Amino acid sequence: MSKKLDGKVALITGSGRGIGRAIALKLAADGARVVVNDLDAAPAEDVVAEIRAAGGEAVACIGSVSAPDFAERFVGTAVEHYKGLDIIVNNAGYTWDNVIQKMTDEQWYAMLDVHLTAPFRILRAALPVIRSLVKAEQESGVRNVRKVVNISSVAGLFGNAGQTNYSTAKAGITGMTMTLAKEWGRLNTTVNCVAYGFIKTRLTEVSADGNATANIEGREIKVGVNPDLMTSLERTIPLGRAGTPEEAAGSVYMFCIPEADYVSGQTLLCSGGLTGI
Ligand SMILES: NC(=O)c1ccc[n+]([C@@H]2O[C@H](COP(=O)([O-])OP(=O)(O)OC[C@H]3O[C@@H](n4cnc5c(N)ncnc54)[C@H](O)[C@@H]3O)[C@@H](O)[C@H]2O)c1
Ligand SMILES: CC(C)C1=CC=C(C(=O)O)[C@@H](O)[C@H]1O
Repeated sequence: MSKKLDGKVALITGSGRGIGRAIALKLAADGARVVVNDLDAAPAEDVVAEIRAAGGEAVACIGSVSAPDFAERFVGTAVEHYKGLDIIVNNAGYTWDNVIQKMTDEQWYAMLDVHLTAPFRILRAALPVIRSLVKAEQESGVRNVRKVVNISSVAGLFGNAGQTNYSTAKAGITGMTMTLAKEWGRLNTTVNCVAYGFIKTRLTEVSADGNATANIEGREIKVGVNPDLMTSLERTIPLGRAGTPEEAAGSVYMFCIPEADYVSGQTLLCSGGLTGI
């Protein structure tokens, strides 16, 4: 039986864990060939192995999306391995919080780099490839709608105390989404965004004392939310709980399937009904 994403080539940043991993598995299960990226090699290779074990196709492209040469390498991996590029999901990211008076320039730029500059560079690097693929498709009468899905947050839509850097970057990606939807319509490419509320991943998972850290790009960054805060946050969500990575992946999938071919420039809130924080 044919699948909705059969043969599509999907590039997903930060897909070694959490939401990105769930997106990679979901798109691959529906026939997409996936370029799995992560900073950390081991989880990325595990996702590739999981996709292959299920009969799908995937290849890893390890490294930080913030590295200046990353975008060309990422797009090049798709072209080299699969000779195509149909879906790009700009998902990689993390939070590095502080109130503005304590926030360093390093913290500020780290968030802009990973959530805003990296998607910009990836999409800029993808453009010539997409243009030549579209030209060939038009010449042979093939209709193909490409998809870009960027990832934002309730923090980008409504603000969140302690996240000036992150919320600014996540608000910025919604602007990039609307502008590229206008620039890339002529390339038969839709550009949309999913803004998440609270999804249970390493970023938000309950940490017993609220002091868990992860090594991200060589820095020990605080991750997780303390249990009391998580309980009170969950009470504010109309559905009464945080979402799962699989539920989060569903919203990205919705933009990728043919039923959404005429939807572009939109930001979809995937938050269990939460409409502010
Ligand atoms: N979890 C939530 O509640 C939530 C809410 C709103 C938005 N988001 C966004 O969703 C996206 C995914 O987050 P998650 O919750 O799955 O987090 P996660 O920590 O579980 O997974 C993120 C993955 O991205 C990778 N990554 C981080 N920086 C990277 C870099 N510079 N280059 C390549 N890979 C990098 C990490 O190694 C990790 O594997 C992020 O953009 C995040 O801001 C998450
Ligand atoms: C409020 C806190 C738990 C929070 C808000 C927004 C997030 C996001 O990723 O968009 C979370 O990581 C978290 O910091």
